Amino acid sequence: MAIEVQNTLELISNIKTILKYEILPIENCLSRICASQIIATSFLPKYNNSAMDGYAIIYEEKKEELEIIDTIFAGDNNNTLIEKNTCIKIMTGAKIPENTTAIIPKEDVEELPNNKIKILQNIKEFQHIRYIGEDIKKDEILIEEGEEINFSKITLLASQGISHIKVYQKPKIIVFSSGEELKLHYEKIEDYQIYNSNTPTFIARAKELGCDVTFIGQAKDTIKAIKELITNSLDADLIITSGGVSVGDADFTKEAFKELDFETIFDGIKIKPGKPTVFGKIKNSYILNLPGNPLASALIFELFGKLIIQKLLGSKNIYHNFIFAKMAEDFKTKKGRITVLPGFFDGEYFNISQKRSPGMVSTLSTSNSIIVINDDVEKINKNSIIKILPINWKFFTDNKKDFLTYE
Ligand SMILES: Nc1nc2c(c(=O)[nH]1)N[C@H]1C(S)=C(S)[C@@H](COP(=O)(O)OP(=O)(O)OC[C@H]3O[C@@H](n4cnc5c(N)ncnc54)[C@H](O)[C@@H]3O)O[C@H]1N2
Ligand code: MOO
Repeated sequence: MAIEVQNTLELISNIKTILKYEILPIENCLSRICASQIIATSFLPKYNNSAMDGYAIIYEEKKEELEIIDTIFAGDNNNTLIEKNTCIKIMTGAKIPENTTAIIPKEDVEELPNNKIKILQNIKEFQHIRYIGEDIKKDEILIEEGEEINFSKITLLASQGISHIKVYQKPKIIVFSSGEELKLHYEKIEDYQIYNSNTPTFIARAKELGCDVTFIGQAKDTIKAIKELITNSLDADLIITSGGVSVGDADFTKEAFKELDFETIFDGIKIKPGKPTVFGKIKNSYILNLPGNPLASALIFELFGKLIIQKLLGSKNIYHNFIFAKMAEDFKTKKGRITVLPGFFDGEYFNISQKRSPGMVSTLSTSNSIIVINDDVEKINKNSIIKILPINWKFFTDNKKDFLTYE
């Protein structure tokens, strides 16, 4: 029996996962999930240093002519102190003398012929000093367990001299398809046959989402053939298949599951499209059987499959986030079932795709987000505020926009 969308989300957020970890050099950790909390081992900056090329002075002496008594470069271990009516020439990033109370940029002083300087500008006490720990404090949490490693986490790790970290292993995903009418894109087809577009879609999408993906072929429409592919996949964390679950005479996937002691987590979701979605488990492998209809299966994957993958990756972010947008046009629908609608968000307005019949394949290539409308909605007015769920975002556009923020 089909279950409510909220229950589906709840069941997915509660699935038990056996997460395995490995130690990797940080350069190889992009898109991986951190498997332990990372604590800062040192202060950043490690010592008080200069933010400018210039002169370290004692603030009270700003009006005096100051003799240059030393020069400190970044990386020098120089412990000279500033003496009365003197200054020390200093480079950006260099450790400042302990008694420095201001740094004067080079361009704000007049260099006098007698190895002295005169300050030309009004200055503030403590200006241009970068203090120890103002960026990162020793022992502060840098990365939480379950956070994704991206370029900015690599910045943190490298700045601390952390070369290797513990990350979760990529979940192993196995994809296969059933449906004898389907042929792979590199096969020759007859006019009455169909290319299998779902399988390459899931392979690509699971890879994009950070999984280790294996394709093991296409089952013939017999229980035996489907069982063989499933048995061959039981080392996977997740098996993704599509098709063969509705009520047609050639829909054998469910029968095959039954014979392999499939534990059902849910069988059917009260959603449009994609109702005949099945999720369950055989031994330690989860199985997501998506509807055969290409758009239905891709949308269900975005809404639910992606969250299953977030769990299997070890991510702590296992819920959808959304962005408020405005509806581009009036929209009317039949109430009764929660509905997923693909479309395009241009930065302000969301345009529902005109092509959205569940069997279509072209829709998502021109969509960048989805909206999920409640079962009691009959109309959404133009300009009303809606919640969009991004699909796969690199947010650029082919039309030049003024992206500056004004008052
Ligand atoms: N009498 C009923 N018929 C159908 C019902 C129903 O409730 N009663 N539900 C419809 C809905 S909704 C869906 S969705 C489909 C689900 O069917 P299956 O998941 O069993 O999938 P198939 O029957 O194998 O195929 C459906 C459709 O999708 C195409 N397909 C399948 N696999 C792929 C693939 N890998 N790549 C591209 N296209 C694929 C297939 O050719 C069919 O056109 O059932 C409805 N029928
Ligand atoms: O609900 Mo089916 O999954 O429309 O395409």
